[in-house]
Amino acid sequence: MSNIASTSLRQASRLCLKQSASSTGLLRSSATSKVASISSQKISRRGYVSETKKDSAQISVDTAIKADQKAFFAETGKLPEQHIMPGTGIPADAMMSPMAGVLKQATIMDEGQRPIYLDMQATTPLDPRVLDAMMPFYSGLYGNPHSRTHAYGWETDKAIEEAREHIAILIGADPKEIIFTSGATESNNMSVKGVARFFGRSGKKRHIITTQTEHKCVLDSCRHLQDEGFDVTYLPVQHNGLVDMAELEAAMRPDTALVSIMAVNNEIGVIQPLEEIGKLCRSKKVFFHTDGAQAVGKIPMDVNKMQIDLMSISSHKIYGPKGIGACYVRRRPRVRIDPIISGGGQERGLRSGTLAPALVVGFGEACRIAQEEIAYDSKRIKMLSDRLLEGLLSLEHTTQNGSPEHFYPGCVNVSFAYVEGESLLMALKDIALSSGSACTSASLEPSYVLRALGSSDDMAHSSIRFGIGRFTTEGEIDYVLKAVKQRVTFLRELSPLWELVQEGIALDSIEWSQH
Ligand SMILES: Cc1ncc(COP(=O)(O)O)c(C=O)c1O
Ligand code: FES
Repeated sequence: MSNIASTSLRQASRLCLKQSASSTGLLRSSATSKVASISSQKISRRGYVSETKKDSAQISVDTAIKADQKAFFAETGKLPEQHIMPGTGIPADAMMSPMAGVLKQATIMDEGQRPIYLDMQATTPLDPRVLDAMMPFYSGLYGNPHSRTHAYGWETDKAIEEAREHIAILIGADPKEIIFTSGATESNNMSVKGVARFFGRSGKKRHIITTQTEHKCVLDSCRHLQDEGFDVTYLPVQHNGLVDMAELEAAMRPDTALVSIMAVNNEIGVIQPLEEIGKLCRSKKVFFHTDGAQAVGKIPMDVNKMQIDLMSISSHKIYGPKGIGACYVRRRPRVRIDPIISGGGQERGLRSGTLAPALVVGFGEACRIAQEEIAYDSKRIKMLSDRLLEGLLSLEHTTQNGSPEHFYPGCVNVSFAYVEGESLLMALKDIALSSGSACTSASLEPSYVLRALGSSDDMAHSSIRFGIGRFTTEGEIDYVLKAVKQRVTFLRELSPLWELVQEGIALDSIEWSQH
């Protein structure tokens, strides 16, 4: 794709998304593609021609038509082989052709009134450019990428290898070190269990170090390893959420096989000192795995500079499709892992199973865009984050959770003292938010991450996570600030504790009687 095309498309898609976020806080995504247009009569209640249509149609074609076919196409206006698309009666090359007209429609998927979306750590909306890149693989380009005997296989295989390259570039790796998985959960399982089982077999390396604030899938993988007889150290973190390097070093033992510490925390956004951890691990000849689900594409990540041996990546956290991710597995010095899924030996024998080309291509495109726009996105998100934080912290008895210096600005976690987080979430129904992991679980336990930071149960219960992303607008932040201020004030006025605080009574001086 040319720079000009990509720049105008970027501007157009931003514009398009911004326009679709209505004054009521409605966020809808728009997408352009030939197949979306074909099916638009069926799926859209309200047709809409987007400003991105021309550029993105062109880009779909660029992605779909392989380089070796391009010359033939340029000369003849046809793809080398003529195929009728099953069920459509349309020749495959006509579907791929910019002249065919079927690409030149765009649809806004009208899903009705929706809250403002500020839950970017849970997932992100699909970038319309990503959907555009994926669509040909849901229609004409349906070959099994592992088929070696015909063009159907070759063309999807080629697209997969291009995607692998985009992912590798984003993290400074070699494409051969990228193993596709179903997402970061699988990559975390694969890394933690895989290294432990491979190196634990000899009986010499049966210890793993992780932290108490990891994602549940890392913690649970460690629990399973404990059942298999491995020893696990769950390191505490400091009050600001960061690992204490001296404690990490002290926890290392001659039988330590792996250190698994996440890059950016999904609840509080703190960024761990990855370079320091990598250096320490390398000096002790211990493998370093990091869960990069919330980091890759959002902060600069370089596996060589940071001496990372394994890294989990998720596509849907960076405006790519759900159900796809990758595991970076270092080749030099080589990291060995026991595969969790065995079978046909795909992905260097580390993860068997037929790859989903559409998902892989979408993930690759999401990484390519992230790489291209990381500086721009970071600047915008930081600006919105500063505005949000300043407004929220101007409310009395409000504090930010986690290190205010070392955190990803797109993840703002704030405690509103004397307000129950659950009640605040209910009062903010017009904004899609989360309190981290706590209120999403059936247990209603306060967040284990905030507890690990030493927060009291009360503070953990009164915390809300605000997730800002590529398509968040200033108008949305202003709306959120106004709504939060209004409703926190309202809820506090209902609270007897707040009344005592207003009267100047120190709550910790009160002796509460039990009834
Ligand atoms: C830090 C972290 N690790 C892992 C995951 C799981 O990722 P996936 O949904 O790709 O399995 C998430 C997402 O919830 C996450 O935030
Ligand atoms: S804030 Fe989640 S249970 Fe109270």
